[in-house]
Amino acid sequence: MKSIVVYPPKQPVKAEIKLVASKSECNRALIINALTGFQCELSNVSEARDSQTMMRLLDSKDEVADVIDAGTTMRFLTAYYSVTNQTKIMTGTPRMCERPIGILVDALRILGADIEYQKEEGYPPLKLNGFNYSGEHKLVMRGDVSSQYISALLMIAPELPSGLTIQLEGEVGSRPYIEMTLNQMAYFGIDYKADWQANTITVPPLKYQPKPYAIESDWSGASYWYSIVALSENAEVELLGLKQNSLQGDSAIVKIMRHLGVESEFTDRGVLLTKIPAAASIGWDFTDCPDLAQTVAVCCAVKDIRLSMTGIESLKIKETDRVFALQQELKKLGAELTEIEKDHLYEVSRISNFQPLELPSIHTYDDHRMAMAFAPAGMVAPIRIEEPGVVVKSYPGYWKDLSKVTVWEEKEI
Ligand SMILES: O=C(O)C1=C[C@@H](OP(=O)(O)O)[C@@H](O)[C@H](O)C1
Ligand SMILES: C=C(OP(=O)(O)O)C(=O)O
Repeated sequence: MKSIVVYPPKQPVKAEIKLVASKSECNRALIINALTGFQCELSNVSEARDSQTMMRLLDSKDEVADVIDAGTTMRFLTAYYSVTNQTKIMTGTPRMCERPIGILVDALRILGADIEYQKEEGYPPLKLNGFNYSGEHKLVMRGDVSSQYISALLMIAPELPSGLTIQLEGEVGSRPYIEMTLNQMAYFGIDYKADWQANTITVPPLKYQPKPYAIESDWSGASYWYSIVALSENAEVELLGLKQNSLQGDSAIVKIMRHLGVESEFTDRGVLLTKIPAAASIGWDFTDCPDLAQTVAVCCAVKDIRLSMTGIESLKIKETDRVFALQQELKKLGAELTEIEKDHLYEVSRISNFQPLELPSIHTYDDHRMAMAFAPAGMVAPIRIEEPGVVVKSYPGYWKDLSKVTVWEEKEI
C-alpha cells in the first residue's frame, strides 16, 4: 500500500498557496453552462476529479455515466439528464451505490422523469429512461438528508414549463450550498424567491443567460491550511484566490479558526493567515458546513482544545461514515470522539499527549478529507497517511502544496 509520512517543519512555515478552485461552484457552473447550450466562458475550472468527471460526462455520448465517487456529479447529472430527456445509466464506486438518492428520484418522478433502480430501491445504479413533463410545479421534500438533491432540482427548475416551488421539510442541512446554487442561478439571470422562514423556494420558468464566470478558490481546501497554521509553532501563509464575500459556506472556517489560534486578513489577492492565541474549548454547529468537521476535529485533538460538535449527522452518508472514521483514527493520536447525545452532540477530547512514541498510521477510508484533515498533525509529530492519492477528489495538488512548508516522503507499506 502507498503512504506518505509527513514530518514537522524545521523552519517557520511561510508560504503563498494558489488553492485549487471549488468543485462545488465549478460543478454548478458546468451544469448551468450545459443548460445554456455550452455558451458560457468558464475560467479557473477546477482540477478536482469531481469536476473533471462532470466535464467528461457532460461531453460524453456513452450510455453509462460513471461518476466514480462524486456526490454532486451523481445528483446534479441525474436531474440534468432527466430534464434534457437523455437515456443513461448512472453509476459509481461501491460506496456511491450506498449513498442514498431516493429523495431526488422521487421528486424527479413527480415532475415526469422515468427512472428505474437497477439494484436496491433508493440507491444507484439508476436507469434514466427519459422525461415526460407531468405538469407538476410544486414539490414537498425533506431538506435534512442532503442539500445536493435540492440544488440538483433548483438548477433544472427554470427549464420546466411552469418553473418550480420547493417546500422543504425538517431542519435544512448544508443550507449555504443551496444559497450558492441560487446565487449562481441569479448570476446567470434567474430571478428566484427564497423564504427561509417558511423554507420555500420558487423558481420561475426562464432561460439562463450565457455569461463569463470565474470560479473562486476552494474554502474547504483552505481549511487544511488554517489547520497547518494553527498547528505550527511559527507560521504565516497567504492563500490566493479567496474572497471575503464568498458564495461558499465553508468560509465559516475564518470564524472557527479564530478560536483555534488563526487570524485572517483579507488582501487584494486572497487571505493572509497569522497566529493568535487559541481558546481552551469551543462548541460548533456544523449543520451549515459539514465538510469542515474533520479538519476542526483533528486540529482540536492535536492542540488539546475541547470541542463540542453538533450538526454532524450527515457525515455518516458521505465518502465514508466520517463519524466512525474519525472515531477510529483520532484514537491513534491519543484523542477520543465521543457521542454524548445520540445522533446530536459529540465531543473531541484528549486521553493522552500527542507526541506519539510510534508513528501513527492513518487509514483514509477512500475519503479525501480524512487524508487532508490528518496530514496537518504532522506539523507537531511525524504521521503516516495511508493511500494519499485519495486527495484527487477535490484537491489534486495537496501534497505538492504541502511540500512548500514541510518535508514528506512516500513509503510503500
Ligand atoms: O452541493 C455541494 O456542492 C455540496 C454539498 C454538501 O453535501 P450535503 O448537502 O450532502 O451535505 C457537501 O458536503 C459536499 O461536499 C458538496
Ligand atoms: C461530501 C463531499 O462530496 P460529495 O458529497 O460531492 O461526494 C465532500 O467533498 O466532502
